[in-house]
Amino acid sequence: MVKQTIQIFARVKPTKSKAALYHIDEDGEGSPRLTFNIPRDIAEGFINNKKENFKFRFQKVFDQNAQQDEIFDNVAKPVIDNVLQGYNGTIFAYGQTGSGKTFTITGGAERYIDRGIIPRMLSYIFEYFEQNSERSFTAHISYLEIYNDNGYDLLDPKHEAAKLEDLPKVSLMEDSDQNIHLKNLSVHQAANEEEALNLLFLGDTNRMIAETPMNQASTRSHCIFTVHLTSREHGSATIRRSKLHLVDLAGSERVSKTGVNGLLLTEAKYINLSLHYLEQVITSLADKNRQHIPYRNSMMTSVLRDSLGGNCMTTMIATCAIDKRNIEESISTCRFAQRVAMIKNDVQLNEEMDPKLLIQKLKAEIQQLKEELAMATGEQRTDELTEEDLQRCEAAVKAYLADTDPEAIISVGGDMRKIHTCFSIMKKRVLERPASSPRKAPTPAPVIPDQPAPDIGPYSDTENSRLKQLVIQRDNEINILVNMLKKEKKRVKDASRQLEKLGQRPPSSARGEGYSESFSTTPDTKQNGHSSLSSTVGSRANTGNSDDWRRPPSGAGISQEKQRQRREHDAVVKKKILGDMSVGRQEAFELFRRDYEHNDSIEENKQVLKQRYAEAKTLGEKVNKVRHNINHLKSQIEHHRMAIAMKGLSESQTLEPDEEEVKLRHQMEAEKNSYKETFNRLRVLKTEIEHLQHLLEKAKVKLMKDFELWWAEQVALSQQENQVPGSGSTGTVLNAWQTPPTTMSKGHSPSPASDLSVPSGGGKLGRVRGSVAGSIATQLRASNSADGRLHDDTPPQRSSVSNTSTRPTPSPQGIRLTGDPQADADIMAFVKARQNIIQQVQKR
Ligand SMILES: Nc1ncnc2c1ncn2[C@@H]1O[C@H](COP(=O)(O)OP(=O)(O)OP(=O)(O)O)[C@@H](O)[C@H]1O
Repeated sequence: MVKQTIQIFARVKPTKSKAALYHIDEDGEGSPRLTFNIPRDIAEGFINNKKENFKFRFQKVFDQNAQQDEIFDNVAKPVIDNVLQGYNGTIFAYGQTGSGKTFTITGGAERYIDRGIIPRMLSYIFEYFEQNSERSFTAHISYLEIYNDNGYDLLDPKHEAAKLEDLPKVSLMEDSDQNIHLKNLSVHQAANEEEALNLLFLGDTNRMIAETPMNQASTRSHCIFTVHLTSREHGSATIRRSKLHLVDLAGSERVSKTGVNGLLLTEAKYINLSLHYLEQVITSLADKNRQHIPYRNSMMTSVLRDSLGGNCMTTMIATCAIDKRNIEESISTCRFAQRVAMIKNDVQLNEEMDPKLLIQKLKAEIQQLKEELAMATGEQRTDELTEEDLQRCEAAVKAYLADTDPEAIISVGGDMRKIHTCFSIMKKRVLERPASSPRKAPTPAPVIPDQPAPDIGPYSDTENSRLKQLVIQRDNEINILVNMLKKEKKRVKDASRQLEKLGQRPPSSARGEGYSESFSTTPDTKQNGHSSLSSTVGSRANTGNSDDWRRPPSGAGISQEKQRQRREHDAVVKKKILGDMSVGRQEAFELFRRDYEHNDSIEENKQVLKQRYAEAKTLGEKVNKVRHNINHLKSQIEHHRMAIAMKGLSESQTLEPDEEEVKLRHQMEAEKNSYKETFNRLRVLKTEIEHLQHLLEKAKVKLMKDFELWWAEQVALSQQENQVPGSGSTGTVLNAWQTPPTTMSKGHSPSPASDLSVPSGGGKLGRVRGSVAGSIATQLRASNSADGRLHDDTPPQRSSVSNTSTRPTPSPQGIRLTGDPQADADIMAFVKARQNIIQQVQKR
């Protein structure tokens, strides 16, 4: 058992703020240190008017420009390496909302390069499995979300979760040894990286779909992605089992600061409570005199029990946002990290015997002990041997007789029954042997002068006739071979003549050997898997369908069946989120989508995906070409060798490879290297394509969710308007969207309902809604006033407006959207233009 303290790292989230409120340096002992420099004004306002510098020591501090691969190499790899050896590991991210926990653990939602620890870890472990074939590995995956102290299974295969409560609920169970078990949490085997990534994507999608305005999952819940590994050396009965938890905790900000109320407050309390319990556990663990560690207070601490003070190598990443308003929370995060760093875990290798093999081994041991006991006490067993025992004796005798070693022994233990059985088997064999007939004197062989007479022993008649038969057989074989060679020689001659006619150089006469050896490692032994990859990539790229990002191409290496499943899944997700959209709502959706704040990154990803498809197509073609070249060279070498063999028959040449063959072999070696290299690049590209597709799918789900939230807000607003006596619908609309944005600046939160987001950093929901909503709302409301059809969820608006000064020109009643996108766009543009004129008039 090894004692190891929890490792702590800090990561500073990039900020646009120029104020240098922190710096990174080393303390007197050379340990990396993060220092917050608080100007007095903030210090007085928030923290402690006496102190201006807060210093925290970490294993390493990652500054704003740290890339995801750097985090992976420094933070995650050491833990994963240990997990692969059979130790448990946990990596958890702690920090306030928006400080980059999800970005670090799972990855950014926009770029492939931003993928986080989980997808990188999956690539890493499956590559490790491939490279360490002396052990066999299996990986199982589970993905748990804890929200309001309830657990939910994110890998629900039914894909039908519309809200968190639809997901299977996971509960805690404790066995008599006080081990925690998670009831109802599904665990899925992943045979390769692709399957594992699909599980991650499924969990992420479920996580996103299950978000509701009241539950922005990643902000208000804890997520634990776990890989369960088992490994065994081939032929060994010892199994190693280890677990790796990757934990994305809920935002750590304090309730008082979040300014939430109602249901949100309840949630915030739960979150704070569970983080508070986490803190309690950590404080208790750090206190040497504490007997009781309050793990059971919350589900999260119960699940992470081993990771905190137990049998686990644990690492924490403290994520810090360092702009002015977040500095206080970042200091609390670092304080928390310092306490965590005091915890010592007892780490041990999780090795055990395979239960089945263990039972077998114990049975054999019992048997042996019984026999030894019988020998020692002189009490011989008299019961019959079992069929299995008899077979074992039979096999032992057979092996003994077959062993040419004169020292060989037969070992059946001390059981006299078995010893007797072995003797009787041997006796039976001796008696069964045909009595050998007296050997006749051999016919003397003709003596060749100057040669010693061959030492021919006496042979029986039967043996003589057998040998004669053999000679005849061999004669026949030789004749056949000579005929074949003649035919081949003729073919080569014909071919040479033809080549000469065509002006090409006939294959030179030389010979070589060992080509079959060199082919044993040619890539086309793996041809099946490879060609399917390259050809699928090619065909996918040919379809070139990636323009329509709403139906992202399913891509390289993905079977049609999988594509179909994906489409079905998409349809279910869309239906769950948007239901059966009315025409008006669909139009609103289209508008919302057009001006969506994340459109740039979506477009960018579409472009990157397109490029990757093109690259994959080129690489796929190259792989096919190189494979073709290899096959061609292979047959060239074969023919060449055949020709040499023909010549060799008549001219008795040496077996050394000639210049021509050496040249061909070199060429083939180069092609094989090129094949391997191209194929590896294609494989990496395939992972990237899959990831990009997932990002696009995620963006799609997010767009739909954002639209749904925005739509709900619009409905709520309209209802409010209609409840205000004397308020004209259009007039109220204009009040609500007093300054309808003309440009779509990100981060503008147009509606009061967006206060649902946590102020510090905005939370997921805060980030979700941009001013796009405002802009579209304006357009839609304008068009609503023009066309009541858009109000499918909203109660009809009043036509009479009390405040005539704010009332626009009466809506052009009777204008209907046509269904023709161009005509509809014109109508909308007209309505919008009119709205603008009204606003200008109002301003004057
Ligand atoms: N190191 C970083 N580099 C670039 N972008 C980042 C980084 N860290 C965070 N972000 C971005 O900041 C935003 C918030 O990050 P993220 O969602 O990871 O925060 P979080 O701590 O998980 O918040 P929550 O508690 O709400 O889940 C995201 O848009 C993310 O892409």
